Amino acid sequence: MNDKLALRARLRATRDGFVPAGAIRVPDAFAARLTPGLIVAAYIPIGSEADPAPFVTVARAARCRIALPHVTTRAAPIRFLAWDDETPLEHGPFGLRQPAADAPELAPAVILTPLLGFDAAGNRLGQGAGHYDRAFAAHPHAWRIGIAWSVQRVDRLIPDSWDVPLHAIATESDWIIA
Ligand SMILES: Nc1nc2c(c(=O)[nH]1)N(C=O)[C@@H](CNc1ccc(C(=O)N[C@@H](CCC(=O)O)C(=O)O)cc1)CN2
Ligand SMILES: Nc1ncnc2c1ncn2[C@@H]1O[C@H](COP(=O)(O)OP(=O)(O)OP(=O)(O)O)[C@@H](O)[C@H]1O
Repeated sequence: MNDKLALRARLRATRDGFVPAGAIRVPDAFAARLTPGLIVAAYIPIGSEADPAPFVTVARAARCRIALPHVTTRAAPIRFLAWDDETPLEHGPFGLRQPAADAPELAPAVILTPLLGFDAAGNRLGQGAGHYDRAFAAHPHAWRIGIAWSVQRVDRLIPDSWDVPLHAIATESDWIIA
């Protein structure tokens, strides 16, 4: 546990200090999967997180529906709520911007996932609240894509029993299939 805390601190510092050469690249493999009405969960970045906005642009152009995570507390599971791009977002905990609590709840087919660290096998280190671990368990058939800067890659993360690996990770330089 202490190891995870130290690794989170180190990866946050690395991410804060990174000056990306460009935005996260959207691979052809992503666009190829999109169909009208498909539900794609994105997120609004906080701090130095990589921004999935290029994926959202491609998904909206393919007439997908976009959802965003809605958080109430650290302990409560997140829900994915519709984001139509016209209704203003509200301020939530942890400096997050999110849809109003009464926006329609959607079951995502694709989950664009924020993270602190990842490895080539798709293991992921998150904020430590288990929000995405629980979301992956609740939506086991979703396509789990990590969105990250290349410097967030580590050699190997030791997964916990509840960890569900990512299928792929997109960075500013690579598309890594786990
Ligand atoms: N942009 C974004 N949205 C997200 C997440 C995320 O990691 N990033 N989440 C992922 O689960 C969920 C929110 N859960 C969170 C749980 C804990 C903390 C947290 O402890 N934040 C630190 C500071 C983080 C930073 O600066 O990078 C803090 O408040 O001290 C943040 C979000 C859903 N939405
Ligand atoms: N499917 C689940 N159901 C209930 N609790 C879970 C589940 N998955 C993980 N948790 C709990 O979430 C907590 C945090 O897990 P962990 O440290 O792996 O978070 P993380 O993967 O780094 O962060 P996150 O998923 O929030 O981005 C753990 O205490 C774990 O017991």
